[in-house]
Amino acid sequence: MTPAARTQAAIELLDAIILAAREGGAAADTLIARYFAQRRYAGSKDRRAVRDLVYAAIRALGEVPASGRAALLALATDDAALAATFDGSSHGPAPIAAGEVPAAAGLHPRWLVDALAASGLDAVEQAALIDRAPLDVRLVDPAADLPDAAPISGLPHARRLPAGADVAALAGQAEVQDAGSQAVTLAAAAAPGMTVLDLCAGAGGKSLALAAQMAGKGRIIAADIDRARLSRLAPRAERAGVSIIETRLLDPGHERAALADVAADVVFVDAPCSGTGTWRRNPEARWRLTPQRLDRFVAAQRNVMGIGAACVRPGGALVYVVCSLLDAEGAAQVDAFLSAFPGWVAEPLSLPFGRARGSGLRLTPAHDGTDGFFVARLRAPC
Ligand SMILES: C[S@@+](CC[C@H](N)C(=O)[O-])C[C@H]1O[C@@H](n2cnc3c(N)ncnc32)[C@H](O)[C@@H]1O
Repeated sequence: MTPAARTQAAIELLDAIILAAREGGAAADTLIARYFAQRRYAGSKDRRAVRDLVYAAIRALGEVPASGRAALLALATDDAALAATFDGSSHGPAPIAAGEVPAAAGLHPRWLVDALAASGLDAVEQAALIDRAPLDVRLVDPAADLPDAAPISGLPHARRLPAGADVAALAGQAEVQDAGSQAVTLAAAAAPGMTVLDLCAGAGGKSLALAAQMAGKGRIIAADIDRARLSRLAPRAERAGVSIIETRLLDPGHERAALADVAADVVFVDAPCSGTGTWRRNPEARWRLTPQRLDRFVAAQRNVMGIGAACVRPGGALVYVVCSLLDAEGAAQVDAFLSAFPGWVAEPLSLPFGRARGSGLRLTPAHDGTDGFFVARLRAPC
């Protein structure tokens, strides 16, 4: 591909990503993979160059741009070589017209800049939310020797790999999992012999980490309403040699009945959330979020906390986790729970990462070098 054709490809991809952000379509990574699946002529260098352009534009623009062209024009404002690719060649974009308006540069959508600031995140913290994320894995065997892997303090199973490392080659040995994600599971203090309910188990990343804490002894009930995600858990568990996890598919609205037999020592609630703490991995997600979507997440979190609380044995614990840094989904959500559930108390947490926020802890990319998380541990009355 010529440099101009790469620019045109980035424009087309950004148009698709903008549309998906507005209409709740597929994630940018998926759209990029689909685009190149239909353009086999593009070599690996072309793909990397186009992808880099697309993500540079997404990171540079806070508000959803009017078009892919306006997004690339914004990058071209400070990049003469990129501006020169608007050359009108057969596979390239039309020349830049006099008075053509580029998209405005910015960190995040204005309402989110304000909401994050109100949640105690200054400009440095907010900028780090869209840095490039490191590649972390959780080892099945913490004594395993992975070449070029750096240990992560406080997390014996965690390693940080060089960018671009071939993780597929590590199947059965290691699972891709951010260090923050590994750290928050420690809040469960799961121990051998316990019964643990992983209520929002998804594909089971946290269930596997909990099983490692339990040294493969006890019982983990991994439940979720999403059949496709939950179905990925069993093969992962088998690859990792874990046999204490049973899955339970829940029917939305009827979760309590399906879990009526559960009186767990710990209920782990990795709740659905806006994902503001994982924007490093999918920065276009900040274009998707709206105040209405945030409200829906807050309501869903309240719902799963109530379902989870009913499954905790007297004196047991509920661990609440979100990969978001907005107080509405974290500290304020826990305050609301403690007001609504008399007798429950928040317990102090000591994790390898994080700082106190409300009744819990918060991990941030700027402070901890991890994805952003809020975690709280709540003790049920006896
Ligand atoms: C943040 S994800 C969980 C990720 C997962 N724990 C992991 O480590 O990969 C949130 C999950 O909550 C699930 N969920 C949403 N509402 C639920 C409900 N009412 N009951 C159970 N799971 C629910 C979603 O399907 C989604 O898989």
